[in-house]
Amino acid sequence: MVQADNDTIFALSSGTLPAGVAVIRLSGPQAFDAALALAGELSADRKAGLRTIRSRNGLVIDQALVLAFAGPNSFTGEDCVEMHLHGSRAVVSAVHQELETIGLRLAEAGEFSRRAFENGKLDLVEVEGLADLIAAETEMQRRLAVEQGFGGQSALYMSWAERLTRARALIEAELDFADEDDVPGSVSDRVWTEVGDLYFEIEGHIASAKAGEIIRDGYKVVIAGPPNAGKSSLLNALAKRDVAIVTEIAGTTRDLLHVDIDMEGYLVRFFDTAGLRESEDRVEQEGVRRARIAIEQADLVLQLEEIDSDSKHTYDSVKAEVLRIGTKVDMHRTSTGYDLTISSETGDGLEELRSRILLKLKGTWSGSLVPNRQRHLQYLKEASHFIAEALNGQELDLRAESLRAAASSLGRITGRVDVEQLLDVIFSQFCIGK
Ligand SMILES: Nc1nc2c(ncn2[C@@H]2O[C@H](COP(=O)(O)OP(=O)(O)OP(=O)(O)O)[C@@H](O)[C@H]2O)c(=O)[nH]1
Ligand SMILES: [K+]
Ligand SMILES: [Mg+2]
Repeated sequence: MVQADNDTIFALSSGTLPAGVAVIRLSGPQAFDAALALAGELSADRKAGLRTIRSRNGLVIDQALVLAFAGPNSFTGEDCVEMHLHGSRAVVSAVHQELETIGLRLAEAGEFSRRAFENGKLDLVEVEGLADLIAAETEMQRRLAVEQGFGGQSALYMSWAERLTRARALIEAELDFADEDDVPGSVSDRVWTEVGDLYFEIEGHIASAKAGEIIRDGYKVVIAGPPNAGKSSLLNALAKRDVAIVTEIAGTTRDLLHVDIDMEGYLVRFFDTAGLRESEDRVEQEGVRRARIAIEQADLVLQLEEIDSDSKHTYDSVKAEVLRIGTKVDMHRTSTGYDLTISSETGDGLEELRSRILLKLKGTWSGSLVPNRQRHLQYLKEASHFIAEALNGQELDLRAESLRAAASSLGRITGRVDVEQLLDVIFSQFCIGK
């Protein structure tokens, strides 16, 4: 950061203007002085007071609720002030101008959270969780963000790092005091059993990463099939608006289109694709190429086909689950060979399709803690790798070193755990060597 960290910063912390209320937040050593200059006086710590906000020349800018939070008991850990003003552009811009004149500066993106992290108020996992909470659009995204943002996930990683460090301390004690009677050999066996248990816990956690991805980034449902199967019509029917162009001309869709739909709190992202066929048309070829990539990356493929059509299509290399759907059931008599038949024209079968998708979704996340970022996953895999190395190792000191590396990989997820510090705590509880 180019800016000095002890600057006092301010920012509009509430949403788009105009609005009923606009909240301007101040943080840093000059926060109270600046608020005093504008509001005349401050109420007691954390108590709201109605104040007239004035410019340097005494002109009234607005009336506001003003709250002061003395550090370290504030969001950033520094002295903070919130001014709840009327949410007009002119009011906010006048207050910004006053604050700049006093010597405060506009905060950079994420700077309040960064200060909270640097002052030990939030760890990295909590900062990310908070960002997800603010961005959450579906109920499940909100719940996942709460798990992550309010310390639950951090506590889990912290407890794992602690268990590893404790195991390492015991191993090292065995190394240091090999000749003494204080550390019996069976301690070592017990330690490795415990490390083995932890290994399976972490592996299980890693395996649940897909659930986190589905909640956070959405469940990817790709509508695929030959031209004119009715793919775009289905997308429009699900979205309840005309997102995609529909014509009777085969090869209408070329670009990959998507629509996000909130289904009972789950984000579902439906993709419409170009009809799969061999084509001389370069644009269509590109569309088909993109369709194939989308199919490969799908969580669920809806394989559409007009009932009784002779273009029976099979897809190679589909890793996702596939629902075979016969379309335009309004034009055909009932048929066999499909998981489901639908009509986007009459709406027949669409409710059934929705509930089939929901059924798959509801099993994905049990509400437990899951790694939901690539960053978490990377360090978790690293930790798991080092633990396996420790479990399979020969030399005791090398195995202890692998445990240290594993704990420090876990520590990097929260950015907080200092493994050596943990070791001090643990050793101080030992009576070996006294
Ligand atoms: N009767 C009837 N016609 C339908 C239905 N669904 C789609 N159609 C018609 O079928 C034709 C093709 O529909 P689209 O939705 O464009 O098909 P598509 O699979 O997206 O076609 P491409 O984008 O060309 O691959 C259009 O004329 C639609 O009106 C349906 O359920 N019933
Ligand atoms: K079409
Ligand atoms: Mg189409």
